[in-house]
Amino acid sequence: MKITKDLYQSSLALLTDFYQLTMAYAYWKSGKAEEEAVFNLFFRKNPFQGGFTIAAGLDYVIDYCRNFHFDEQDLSYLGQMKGKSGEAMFEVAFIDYLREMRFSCDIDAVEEGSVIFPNSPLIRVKGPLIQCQLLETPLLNITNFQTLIATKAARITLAAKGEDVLEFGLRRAQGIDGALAASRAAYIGGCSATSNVMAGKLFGIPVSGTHAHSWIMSFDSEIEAFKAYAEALPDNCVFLVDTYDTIKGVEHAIEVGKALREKGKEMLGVRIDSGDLAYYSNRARQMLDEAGFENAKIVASNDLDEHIMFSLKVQESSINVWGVGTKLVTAYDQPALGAVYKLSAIKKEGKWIPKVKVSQQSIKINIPGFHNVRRFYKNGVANADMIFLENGTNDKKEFLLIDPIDPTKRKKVGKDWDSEVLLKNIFVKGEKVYQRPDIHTIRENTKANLAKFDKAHKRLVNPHIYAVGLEETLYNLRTSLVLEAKAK
Ligand SMILES: Nc1ncnc2c1ncn2[C@@H]1O[C@H](COP(=O)(O)OP(=O)(O)OP(=O)(O)O)[C@@H](O)[C@H]1O
Ligand SMILES: O=P(O)(O)OC[C@H]1O[C@H](OP(=O)(O)OP(=O)(O)O)[C@H](O)[C@@H]1O
Ligand SMILES: O=C(O)c1cccnc1
Repeated sequence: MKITKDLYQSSLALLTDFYQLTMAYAYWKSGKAEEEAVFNLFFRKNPFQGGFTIAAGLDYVIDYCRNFHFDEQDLSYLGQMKGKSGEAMFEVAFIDYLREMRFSCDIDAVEEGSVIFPNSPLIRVKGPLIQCQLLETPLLNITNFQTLIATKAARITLAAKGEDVLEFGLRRAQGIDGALAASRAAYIGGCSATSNVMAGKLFGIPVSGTHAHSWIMSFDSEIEAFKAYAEALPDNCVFLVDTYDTIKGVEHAIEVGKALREKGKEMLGVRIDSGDLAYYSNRARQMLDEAGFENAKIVASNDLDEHIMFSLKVQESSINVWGVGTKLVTAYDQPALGAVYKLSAIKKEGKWIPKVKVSQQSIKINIPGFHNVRRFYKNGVANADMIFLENGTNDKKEFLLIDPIDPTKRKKVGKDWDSEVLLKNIFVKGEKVYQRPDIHTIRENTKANLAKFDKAHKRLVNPHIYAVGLEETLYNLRTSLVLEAKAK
């Protein structure tokens, strides 16, 4: 997050919606600011019509929370805000209160690179109501985007079936923050490298790149351009072969590849950026093999996404490195994840009171109480996720899971099955207790976590829905709270 801080030259406390501050003020005025509350961040639908989602962004969330404070510039900006009548929007005593505010919440969250599903908490925040509220917007901003891009990258890397995917999105990304966060999330999701040099420097992601058509066009001929490039960068020769005629381009690459070899260097491959990528990659493969360049890679780019890649695999193309930009970093077919952040309990006179927001649409009724998720495995394969009350009866022999939207969908899981709890302690009373894995470990974890799921859930189109249910006690609590609220 260093970059964001450097860019805006201040704390990031004002990176929030104004209504969070109006509520914060009103909580403070009405003496509720320090009441303890629990909020959960979750989403309602897997993106891209897919069957899974990959969590990302926690590292930024941790930095945001650790740095959470209002600096003097923030406070003077808030202090000069005026209401309609011309009077100060916020009393001086409130500005002083914000000056002293320090992050003191408990945060539990699923780790980056975890496979997650709709309705389960991704982040749980417990602490003073005013702090929980102020965190809503930044937590959603960070998590929604990085989770979305990590998921898109995971789909794209699944379509590449183990071959390298290079993220080329910087030039088409949504601004500077969008590009940097996207490069980071794309790596978490499974990309092998980025073209974004600043992301490489900031996050330690491998950086890679070929060359553009402009390089070729700056010379009188393609062969001259390849030769000059080989002279300058003999260890980085991936020749872009489609500026004039792709077949001739491959012939020129082979010629320069042979000269390189005489100097003890090896051409890494060719890149094709237009035309029928199946046809040209197969022709290029045949020509490269016949010339003794069996190890030369064929990189393809040009508006690729997981569906085109899937099709190119079906067509038995010879592409073995995939350059993907626009459709990855802009999450082209679904530009937002839509995660939400809802109050699920509040403490009154020392007792936690679970809360639900009743809605006409049952999908919008949140899950009340202080809850967590347990993932059950059967023979090493993820079988179902159980959302349960942490303070409920959790010593049953077998648990009944009930679908939160359709209560006729039910499933039983045994207490003795292998299982793991997904929300991990990140902060306790504002102190970080979580050891962050490095970005390479997170990327490996994504791969290992996805491998624990049946391929039916990973299909790009019409995936089999993975079971996520409310433990019976929690289901009953939610139902009774909804009925109570409707009777009011
Ligand atoms: N064999 C193929 N099967 C499916 N999709 C393909 C195949 N070959 C290329 N594509 C995709 O089809 C689209 C082609 O778009 P477009 O017609 O703009 O490319 P082009 O003909 O190479 O022109 P340009 O030079 O403007 O990029 C790209 O998204 C590309 O990835
Ligand atoms: O297609 P994407 O997935 O976004 O991948 C990145 C694209 O960016 C470059 O093209 P450039 O900016 O020169 O434009 P072009 O697509 O017209 O070649 C590159 O040659 C790829 O085509
Ligand atoms: O290195 C490349 O080939 C590259 C980088 C950015 C965008 N398109 C291609």
